[in-house]
Amino acid sequence: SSANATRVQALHQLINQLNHQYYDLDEPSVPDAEYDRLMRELISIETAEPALRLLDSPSQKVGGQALKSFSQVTHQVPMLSLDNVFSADEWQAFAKRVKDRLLSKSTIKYCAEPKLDGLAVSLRYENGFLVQAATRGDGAVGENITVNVRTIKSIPLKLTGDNYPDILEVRGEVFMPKASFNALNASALKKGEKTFANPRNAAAGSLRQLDSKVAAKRNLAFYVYGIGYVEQASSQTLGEQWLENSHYQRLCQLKLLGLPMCPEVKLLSDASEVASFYQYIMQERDNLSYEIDGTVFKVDDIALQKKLGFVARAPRWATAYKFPAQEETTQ
Ligand SMILES: NC(=O)n1nc(-c2ccco2)nc1N
Repeated sequence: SSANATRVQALHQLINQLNHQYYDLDEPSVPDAEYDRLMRELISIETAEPALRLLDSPSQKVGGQALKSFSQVTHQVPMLSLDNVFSADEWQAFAKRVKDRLLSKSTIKYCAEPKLDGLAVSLRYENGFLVQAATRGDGAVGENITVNVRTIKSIPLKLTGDNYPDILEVRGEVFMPKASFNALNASALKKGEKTFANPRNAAAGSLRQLDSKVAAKRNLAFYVYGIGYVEQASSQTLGEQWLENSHYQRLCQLKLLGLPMCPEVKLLSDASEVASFYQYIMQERDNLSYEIDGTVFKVDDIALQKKLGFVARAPRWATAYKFPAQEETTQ
């Protein structure tokens, strides 16, 4: 009924505002009982009239029916895993290979990011709505964990504004903040339930819950760190930021769409700043609200990434041994 449709809109606004007050400002403005009453009213209208249950309804954040198993998702753009370096020398060797491969004379800008110790996931937004979330899996095929990811408070069910492509896949890390991890283990101990060894296991265990109501209570968080598949109708015009040839600028664009971005991410003007960023993050590590296991440095220029990406995809086990270039025969 139109009365229900109007009421649903009012409840969306009210509950979203209360969520903002509670989760972002940490200053709840109504007692939990009042919040629960509003949520129950919204869920009952949506149950009575499923057409009124919108993809970005706040009711979707509290989880729904438990699943029996997760379906599989094939990543249109494979989810890469990262090679590691463990010393300044190994870093130098990496940076040298990059420079040599790019035959570049100019300095190469790097985007520096803390390496979050959680679970890599891919989020798929269609017309701005979160329609699918999947684990990395083996990089090509992952598990469909959409119902659990939708309960993560910092992940928008609907992107902000309209400056986004028809289809946008983003990659990022789902993690459990240290405080949530300590609280979860403390309460598990009290209830004689199993505790988790570390926040990474706790995040993985929470995302693998077949009952999304359990996942909804795990206070998981998310930071975006990359882009996967993008598709846009040629007619649609996107803001210039989407055409930016900079990984860092694209992350900032994703932040404008409502996707959380790690506040420590920094654009370095050249490789000489890498060591100081690495030292800075190492000394800050214990003060961060989330666990990390290092730092990540990415060539910021997208065009250069594509070039390097090509070489990286070449088999490491084979090489062509070519004859010297022949003089062009003049016909
Ligand atoms: N774990 C983490 O924080 N990651 N992981 C990547 C990544 C993985 C593949 C490409 O980029 N980037 C960041 N910040």
